[in-house]
This record gives sequence, C-alpha cells and structure tokens, in this order.
Amino acid sequence: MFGRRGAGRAAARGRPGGELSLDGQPGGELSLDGQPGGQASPDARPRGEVLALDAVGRTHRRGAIVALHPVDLSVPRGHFLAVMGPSGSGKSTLLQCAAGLDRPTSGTVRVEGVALDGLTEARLTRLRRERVGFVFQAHNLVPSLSAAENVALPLLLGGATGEVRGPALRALAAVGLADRADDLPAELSGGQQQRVAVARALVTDPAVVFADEPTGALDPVTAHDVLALLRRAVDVDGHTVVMVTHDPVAAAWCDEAVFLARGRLVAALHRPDPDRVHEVMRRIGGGAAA
Ligand SMILES: Nc1ncnc2c1ncn2[C@@H]1O[C@H](COP(=O)(O)OP(=O)(O)OP(=O)(O)O)[C@@H](O)[C@H]1O
Repeated sequence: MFGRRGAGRAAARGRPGGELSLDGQPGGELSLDGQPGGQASPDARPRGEVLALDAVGRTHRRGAIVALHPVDLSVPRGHFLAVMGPSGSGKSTLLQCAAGLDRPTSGTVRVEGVALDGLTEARLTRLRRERVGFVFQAHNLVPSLSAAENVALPLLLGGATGEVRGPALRALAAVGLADRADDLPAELSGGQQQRVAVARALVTDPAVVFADEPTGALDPVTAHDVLALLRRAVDVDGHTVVMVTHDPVAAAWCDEAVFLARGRLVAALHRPDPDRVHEVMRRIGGGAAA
C-alpha cells in the first residue's frame, strides 16, 4: 500500500437530532466539524476544502420519500473518503448530489467554493466536465473508441483546442497502460478497462473524483490494482477522491470512512481498517461484503 500523507480529515458535521459518533465508538458525542463539542459554522471549515455539503437533503415524491436527510460534509483537498452504509441508506443519492448529477431538494453543494445550486444547467455541465471526474462500477467506456480516445474524450468535450493525445497517453502511462493506448475496450480485461476509466477521470486534473463502487465488478487482485491507483492519485498527485463502496477492504485504502444509515450520516472512522468497518456496519444494521 502507498504511504499515507497527513491530509486533513473530512468533517462530518452533525446536526441537532443526529446520532453522529466519531470513530465508530458507541455513545460518541455529537460532533460538529469533526471536533467534539465544536460549533458548526461555514467559517470553521478546514482550509483547502474542495467539496462541501451544507445541509444537503434529497426527497422524492414531494417529500414522501426521504432518500437523504440534511447532511453536512467537508472534504479537504488530497483526501480519500469512503462513503459506506447498508443498501438503501442514501450513498448513491449523496454521491449524485455531491457530483452535480442530481439536484438536492435542500441545502448547498460547493465544489472549490462554487455553489452548484446557483448554476444553470449549462454551467453545471461545464463544471462537471472540467472540475469533476467519475469512475463507475461499469466503466462506461465508448466501445468504438480506443483507450487513448476514451481518455481524451473529457478534454474534447471540455472544448480542448490543442493536442489531446499527449495528455491522454500520459494519463494512460500513469495507470500502467501506455502500451495499450490503441486497443479498443473489448481488447482489454475488465481491470484494464477500469484503469482506463481511472485515467479518463483524472485526465482533466479535476478538483474531486467521485467513484461509485469502482471495484464492485472486479476480482480482489484487480480491485487491489485499481484502489492502489486511486490511492496514488491522492498521495502523489494530490487528487481528492470520494468513493462509495460496500467493501471494507476497499474502505481500508481510504483516509476516512463515513457511514450512512436511513439517509443520515451516523458514524465516521479515521483510517478505517476492515475489522472496524465491519463492526460499524454491524452496529448500524447493515452487513458488509466479506
Ligand atoms: N428516484 C427515486 N424515487 C423514489 N425513491 C428513491 C429514488 N432514488 C432513490 N430512492 C430511495 O432513496 C433511498 C436511498 O437510495 P440510494 O440509491 O441513495 O441508496 P444506496 O445506499 O445507494 O443503496 P444501494 O447500496 O442499494 O445502491 C432508497 O430508499 C431508495 O429507494
């Protein structure tokens, strides 16, 4: 595993009525800004914050279904954060709102200080293309384009006028696939395809990369490779990664894991290890993958 640098912690800021406990300890005190007994205030955010959720909530059917109760979360630059929780706890909802793929019904998401709720659809699309990277469980590569063309796609969609193959090749080299640049996705293994997806997510040098179960479809060895790449992107290149995962082993690559249950942030683990993740999952009522 790559060494971990001393990045700041993501702060899951509890709200009145919440049940947030730090480090998964039973009976943990409601924590504001990650500090026991602290006060929630926008000014108290850690410096270098790239992603902030202020009371972000999402309901459906005119409020009849609460997918996400108002959640506060602050993610500093150079942080690798896991979002965990039982099925239906609101992980994807949180990720989609944070990434600007879905509009929250309450609260504000800020990426590098830019409030997404104030943006037109066109500006939101542009911000997603330029400042946000995505890695999904299904890699979503375009089958008719080569690996290099797939990686170059975000640059072209972002209106790049210069040469895009060079940056795409460098991004592919960073994931160990320099020699497969001209292969089609179908000519690559599942793990290699996911590495291309990681290169594609990083090629624009985004403020934050959102990964939704990026290793969910991979065998443990291949999953290890992909997680190592994400870890290196954080440690070596200073990227920020927010990853939804069910897998305690995947979460152990992260600096911190936050846990959702029934649409609320209920716990956080600093430097999670699989045993502690299992224990928190057991306590909040969800099994974790073995
Ligand atoms: N479009 C929608 N309409 C109605 N309910 C929804 C909608 N999207 C999500 N929900 C509900 O919101 C809750 C949270 O869903 P979400 O997909 O965020 O959970 P999750 O933790 O990602 O689950 P999983 O791990 O199974 O993917 C669930 O109860 C879900 O049924």
